[in-house]
Amino acid sequence: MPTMLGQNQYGKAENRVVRITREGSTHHIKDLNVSVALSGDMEDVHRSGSNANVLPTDTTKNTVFAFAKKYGIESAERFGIHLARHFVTSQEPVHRARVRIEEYAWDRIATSDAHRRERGEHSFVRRGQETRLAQVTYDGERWEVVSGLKDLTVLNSTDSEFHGFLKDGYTTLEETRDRVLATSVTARWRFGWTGDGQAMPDWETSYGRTKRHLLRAFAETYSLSLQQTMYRMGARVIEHGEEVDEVRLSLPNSHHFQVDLEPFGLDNDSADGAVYFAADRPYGLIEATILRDGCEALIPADLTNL
Ligand SMILES: O=c1[nH]c(=O)c2[nH]c(=O)[nH]c2[nH]1
Repeated sequence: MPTMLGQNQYGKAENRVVRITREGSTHHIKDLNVSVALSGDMEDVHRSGSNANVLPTDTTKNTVFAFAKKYGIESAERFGIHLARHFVTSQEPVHRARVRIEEYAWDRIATSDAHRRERGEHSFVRRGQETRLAQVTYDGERWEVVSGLKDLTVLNSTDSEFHGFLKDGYTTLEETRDRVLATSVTARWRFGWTGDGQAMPDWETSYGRTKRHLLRAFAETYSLSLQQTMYRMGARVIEHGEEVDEVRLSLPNSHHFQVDLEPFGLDNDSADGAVYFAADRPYGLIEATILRDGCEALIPADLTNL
């Protein structure tokens, strides 16, 4: 049966590119998800398998990261224009390039004046609301209230190290004195209030305060591991909220890999901003319960069961 090739396109989809620029100790972040689709003289690769007209999707990925370094990301549109023009004008068989971009906005986490003065501004929370959670249980005598949140995405562009860890024959991770630390906070906290004539907490005030302390502890802890940062987050909630007895935290370590752009003659360590590949999986998953002294752990370890 005679057949015809209809519309076709190809390229690397969902390149998660993060560019961090540094003005002294004030950092700025651009966070994009870039998908490239090329089309043109592609009869042969579909019909005979000849790749003579095929610029590899891997190359389109490298180009996205290299251009982020080379031209910066002033706006998603301008970045897309640079890329699309490059593919169409540099490769004769490529006649059309479509570049789709999602941009994620980040706001600064408010830190103390002293922290800002001494450490600068390098902590961000992704724009868009987290989801607030509440679970209330009553058995006719006692109340148990557990509040929480999920999808609170945060990032520190410096003041994070990871070294001195165990090494065995399978360890390849390099020690680092300066890395990006990013996570999406899932948290539950249990109130000491059980009824019994105790004054009921002001749930609204408590939620706002707890979220603020989670953010502040993330931003203001000079981190030697995500475990240490996590413990400070839980401890700070308990220290500043007398109504909370227990905090359970589940924190994915959202790895940001600094891209090696040496093969393209670009120094990705230079002062004018570094480009990272934000991997979505696999991720480290760091979890713990932090308790007020003498209190019992009642929040289940597996938060999917809550
Ligand atoms: O903060 C971290 N904690 C770890 O346990 C760990 N493991 C790893 O590979 N990277 C990191 N980072």
